[in-house]
Amino acid sequence: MTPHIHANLGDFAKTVLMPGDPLRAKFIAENFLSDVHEVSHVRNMLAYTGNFQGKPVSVMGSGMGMASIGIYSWELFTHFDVDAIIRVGSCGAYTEELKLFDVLLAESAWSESSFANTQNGHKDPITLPSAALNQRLLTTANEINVPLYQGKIHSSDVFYRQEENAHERLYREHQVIAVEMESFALFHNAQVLGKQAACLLTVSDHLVTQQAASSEDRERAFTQMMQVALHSLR
Ligand SMILES: O=P(O)(O)O[C@H]1O[C@H](CO)[C@@H](O)[C@H]1O
Ligand SMILES: O=c1cc[nH]c(=O)[nH]1
Repeated sequence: MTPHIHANLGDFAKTVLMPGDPLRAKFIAENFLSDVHEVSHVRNMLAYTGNFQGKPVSVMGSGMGMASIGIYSWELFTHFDVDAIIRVGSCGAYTEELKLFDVLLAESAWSESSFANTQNGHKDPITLPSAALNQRLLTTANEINVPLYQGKIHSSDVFYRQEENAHERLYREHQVIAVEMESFALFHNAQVLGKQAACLLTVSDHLVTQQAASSEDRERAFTQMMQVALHSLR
């Protein structure tokens, strides 16, 4: 048991899927897993463990932002014997190369965040996912015919910026193709603890075209991303 997760050792599977939204965690548990049960609900950050095609897997919300996923991923890795966390999130596209509902796999996460520097003095503004886990996700996506876009993503501490069209500058200066708010910290924690992390994202907003997914579309489109994460367990 930790301050933020009330569960016992053994309650979590070795791999945890982590959407930001705890209700998306509930949706995944109810729609994709069998023999599923809730393992923690502290602060309503719902967590479940079940099976996907006979393979044990857990799913838990991370909350929004690096401070939040920093806490949950650290506790899962250090107290619950979790080996791998696959973030399954939404993102905003910075380039017209990406279309609404495209699924992408983060090759790296660039950030202005002080998270890694504060955590252990890591000064590089880029953190990396596990190469082996990324390869497994790519192979799986290929097997189940889900096109995966790959690139460097922007992990931002700020959703509402004062600067107008900041995405144009960020894309030009840092070659970041989409924005989300957690992966930089997740990758950092995994690296520090010798664990595995990866991030799959679905484009829910387009900062260039101003398109945004409806709630029904989000549910349908997110299914592809979940299938890649879940089938990669095999
Ligand atoms: O859909 P999730 O996984 O929450 O991810 C994205 O959505 C939230 C912002 O709306 C941030 O958490 C961002 O990273
Ligand atoms: O962080 C995020 C996530 C989705 N859409 C955005 O515009 N930003």
